[in-house]
Amino acid sequence: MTGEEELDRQIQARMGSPARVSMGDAWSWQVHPDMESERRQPSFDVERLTNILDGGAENTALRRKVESIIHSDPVFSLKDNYFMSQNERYEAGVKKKFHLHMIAQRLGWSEQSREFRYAFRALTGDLALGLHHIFLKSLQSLGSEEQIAKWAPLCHEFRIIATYAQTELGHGTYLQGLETEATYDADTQEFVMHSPTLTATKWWPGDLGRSATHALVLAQLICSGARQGMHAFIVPIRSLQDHTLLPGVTAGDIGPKMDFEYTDNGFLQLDHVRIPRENMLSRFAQVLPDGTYIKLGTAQSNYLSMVVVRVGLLLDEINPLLEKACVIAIRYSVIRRQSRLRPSDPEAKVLDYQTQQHKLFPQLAAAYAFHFMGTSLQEFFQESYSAILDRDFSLLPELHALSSGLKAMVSEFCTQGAELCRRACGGHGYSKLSGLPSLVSRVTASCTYEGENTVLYLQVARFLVKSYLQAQASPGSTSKTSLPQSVAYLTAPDLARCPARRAADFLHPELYTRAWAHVAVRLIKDSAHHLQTRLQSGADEYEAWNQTTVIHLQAAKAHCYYITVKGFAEALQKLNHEPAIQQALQRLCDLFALHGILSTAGDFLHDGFLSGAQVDMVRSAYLDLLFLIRKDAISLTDAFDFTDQCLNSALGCYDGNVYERLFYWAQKSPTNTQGNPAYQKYLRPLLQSWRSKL
Ligand SMILES: CCCCCCCCCCCCC/C=C/C(=O)SCCNC(=O)CCNC(=O)[C@H](O)C(C)(C)COP(=O)(O)OP(=O)(O)OC[C@H]1O[C@@H](n2cnc3c(N)ncnc32)[C@H](O)[C@@H]1OP(=O)(O)O
Ligand SMILES: Cc1cc2nc3c(=O)[nH]c(=O)nc-3n(C[C@H](O)[C@H](O)[C@H](O)COP(=O)(O)OP(=O)(O)OC[C@H]3O[C@@H](n4cnc5c(N)ncnc54)[C@H](O)[C@@H]3O)c2cc1C
Repeated sequence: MTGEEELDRQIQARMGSPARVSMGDAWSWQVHPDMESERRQPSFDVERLTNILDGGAENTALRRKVESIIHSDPVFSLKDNYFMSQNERYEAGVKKKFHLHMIAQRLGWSEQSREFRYAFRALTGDLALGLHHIFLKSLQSLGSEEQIAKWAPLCHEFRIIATYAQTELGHGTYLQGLETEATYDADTQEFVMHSPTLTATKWWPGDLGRSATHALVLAQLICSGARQGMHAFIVPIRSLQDHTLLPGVTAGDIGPKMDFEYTDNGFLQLDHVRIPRENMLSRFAQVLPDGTYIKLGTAQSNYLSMVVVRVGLLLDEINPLLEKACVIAIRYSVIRRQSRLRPSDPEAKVLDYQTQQHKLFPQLAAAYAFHFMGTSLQEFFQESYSAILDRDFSLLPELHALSSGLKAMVSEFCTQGAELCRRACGGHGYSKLSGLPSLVSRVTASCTYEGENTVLYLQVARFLVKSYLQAQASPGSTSKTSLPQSVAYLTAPDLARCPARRAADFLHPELYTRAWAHVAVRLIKDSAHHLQTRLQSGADEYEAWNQTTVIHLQAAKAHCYYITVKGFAEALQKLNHEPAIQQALQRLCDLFALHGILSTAGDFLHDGFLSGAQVDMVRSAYLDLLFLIRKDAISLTDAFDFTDQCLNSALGCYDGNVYERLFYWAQKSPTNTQGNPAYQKYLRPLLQSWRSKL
């Protein structure tokens, strides 16, 4: 059998049966009986749910084909990751990216193809040059057609390596405060790129420290003496011949970080570096040869690439980290036995403890909620993006608010959720070999990059206050009827009291969606009124805003929760041709909504919308759901269909052979195989220094 035939056989084997025993260890061909019993009578077809999550059976097949290609190639092995230094991880990340590019070229996968997304997923994002991808997205949103035609092929073919250099030492959030200057020189038709101060140093851009040859530098445009705000410029920084820094460029790595070791996040200083006029991305603004500035978009048009990237990262980067944490922790929890439920029973699987379910199932529910919400955000993005590129900005404020709010919410919940999953695995969750610490440290970054979360929530709040004031416009006015769809509920009839009479009433999506709408509207109203009160008491608009931001934050979070509950419930309504799957997911949707109510019960009790007795009903419905979800827990995690290689976890493999794998992986640790120089140098002298006295 040729290598290719063998590969085909493996692919067929994986596609034909859902068996995912794939680590190649001797024991992995036998599924642990405690895991097997979990899968014996699934209440729904797991494969069908996987197809739904993938957006169709063809996508599942394609994804598995890509995974087989990746996992059958030793270069892509993640096995040694937990034992590598920062330098080694960087080199391995670049090696994998290089190798992936070779395969992609051979098989015709472009950087933006589904195949590439699936390869990224299979490699758990453990690749250098991720910012090259973000550069491409920025080029496509901010560049003119000619600029895209020139630069995109250079990127695709890796004739250049590019990064997105926006954040500076002194400013990340406040883009109007960026200090890097791009001054137009009409005599030479060039921009002079300059970092005038230490704080103007670009700081953080990925792939900048040691890899990139080009940077998309976001700088203040100065044209005929006038400052025109932040614009994007393509600046060559390293020689394409020998990779040395070009004249006027100072760059390097910013040093050790909490994670992202395979990425060389870097710094960049520019000392009067000249670039041609054509290197300013000019979809939304142009500088004519004589220095005339022509604005084609709005003041925030050059912020568009952040919207694009925020939307993309939700499903490709952030939510999968929580999904994986859930898979690992829930699988481990059916193998781990600790204590007894009754003295006469055998030791119980820890997942049978209600408190363990209470830790893990809300995280699983959130991961599903964000999957469906992320998918519907993608759809809205597809609808609006081409119009925005054609300079129709009518849907941009809503897209900006939705993408900011969901980026903030998803990253916040995924970070908390992954950490809860880690702790739910007890001591073994603290071992890197569990895979959980890396998931936690990696997802934590998402609360900061692409917009710090508080700042993003405040952008949502700004949109909500505006929409609320618009909703207050006199009845029948046109502005009232044209509220963006995601805030149309601000004008919908509201209930003063929740009509629920028993716990089961809280299992109606209509009821809990209205409850969330009620709380969100109340908090939005409250924040707008506080703002008004501050203004009336003499504060100027900026002071008044700052004095109400804690309330705005609360309102923005409630709005995002409402949007997610509503989006999840609507997505499930469309699954009525799959009643068993619909039922299993409906329980997760109910749990997500009710867990949120219980976590912020004060907001629901505040104006008497819920009574204390009704909160008790919510709790009782919630506890019943934990019990019902328990029997589907493994199937629901299997449906994400992560391969064992991609989970790279001693605790989370499909076969459940946790202890064998943990023991075996620890043996392979270099600390156990490379001798102990500290013994010769210190321990022996220490031990022997006492000998004479014994
Ligand atoms: C499949 C493969 C995948 C591979 C992927 C690779 C994976 C790699 C892993 C992750 C790598 C991480 C990479 C990270 C990169 C970065 O972090 S890049 C840097 C990102 N930086 C930010 O996000 C900065 C955040 N700051 C801002 O967004 C803005 O400055 C601000 C907070 C919005 C404030 O700006 P300001 O100019 O002060 O605006 P305001 O006065 O507040 O608002 C004015 C109006 O502008 C509207 N607005 C603001 N932003 C936008 C926008 N983006 N789009 C549209 N409109 C916007 C705002 O709503 C206001 O409108 P009005 O109310 O109508 O006035
Ligand atoms: C792993 C990682 C990768 C990154 N990659 C890149 C990259 O490739 N390219 C790039 O350009 N950048 C990158 N960044 C930088 C990142 O985008 C910024 O760090 C981020 O936008 C936050 O900005 P900041 O660091 O200035 O935080 P700050 O804005 O200084 O935040 C500090 C605190 O101030 C608060 N704050 C700030 N402004 C306000 C306000 N107006 N109202 C209320 N509170 C406020 C924040 O809430 C926060 O609590 C990366 C960062 C990380 C961690």
